[in-house]
Amino acid sequence: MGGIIDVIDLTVAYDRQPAVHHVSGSFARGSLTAVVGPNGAGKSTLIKTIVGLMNPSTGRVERHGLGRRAIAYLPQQAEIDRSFPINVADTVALGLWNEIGLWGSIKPKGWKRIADALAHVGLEGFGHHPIAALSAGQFQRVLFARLLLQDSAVILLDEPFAAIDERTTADLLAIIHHWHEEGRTVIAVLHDMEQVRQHFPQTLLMARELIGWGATSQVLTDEALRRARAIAQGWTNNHNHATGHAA
Ligand SMILES: Nc1ncnc2c1ncn2[C@@H]1O[C@H](COP(=O)(O)OP(=O)(O)OP(=O)(O)O)[C@@H](O)[C@H]1O
Repeated sequence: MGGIIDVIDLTVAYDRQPAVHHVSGSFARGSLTAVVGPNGAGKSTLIKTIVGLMNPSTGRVERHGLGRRAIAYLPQQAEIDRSFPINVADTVALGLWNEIGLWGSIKPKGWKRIADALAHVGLEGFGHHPIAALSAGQFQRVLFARLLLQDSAVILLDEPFAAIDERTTADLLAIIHHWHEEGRTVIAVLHDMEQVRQHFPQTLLMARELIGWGATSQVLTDEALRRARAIAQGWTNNHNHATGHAA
């Protein structure tokens, strides 16, 4: 199909219930794409399958030889355990893991890059703070600093602005635009349609099945959003019918 990542008739299921259903399409190299759809539409499942954290039931994801290092992934904050006693600098340092390996040590140059990345996200001097003491917005900045060090060709973000304040969102959107200008491929799961219209040229709209994938202005029509909601509701009703739960 000719993208940097191609999704080919992809179905991914939990306990035989498909969360992603026969989705096909391509992420063009250097594209900036929002993945949108109602709750339970399969967005996170699609992202995890692209990263390689979940396996397709049928179909496949073609990564064209991109190695682990080439794909960076930011999970939803809710999936990250912040009780671990680690400080900000060491968290960002994990972004160098691909370069230095498990047992390698970070050279002064590496620590300088970590400090620079923290300054870039507006957290200069925060290196020694424990991550448990940060606000949600500050922690998201730390995770973006880590992505900066990872230096990956493809960056996947799962709801990067959920429960994040406006100021932080604006700063992190600027970093996403910068990645786009550098020619990286960025894919983000988002819920705010205005934000998508303003900042994301491409949109993938799904309700387990694909509703639309292309230029945001063409995909995000009222009609398509209504269709996505109706189809998602249909899946829920079917599931409840099959399991005997009330809708
Ligand atoms: N670990 C799991 N085990 C069983 N079912 C799951 C699991 N994770 C997700 N699902 C189901 O798969 C479907 C798709 O979930 P997914 O998280 O991919 O959707 P989403 O579009 O990211 O939703 P949201 O916008 O609410 O985050 C949902 O019906 C969900 O309940």
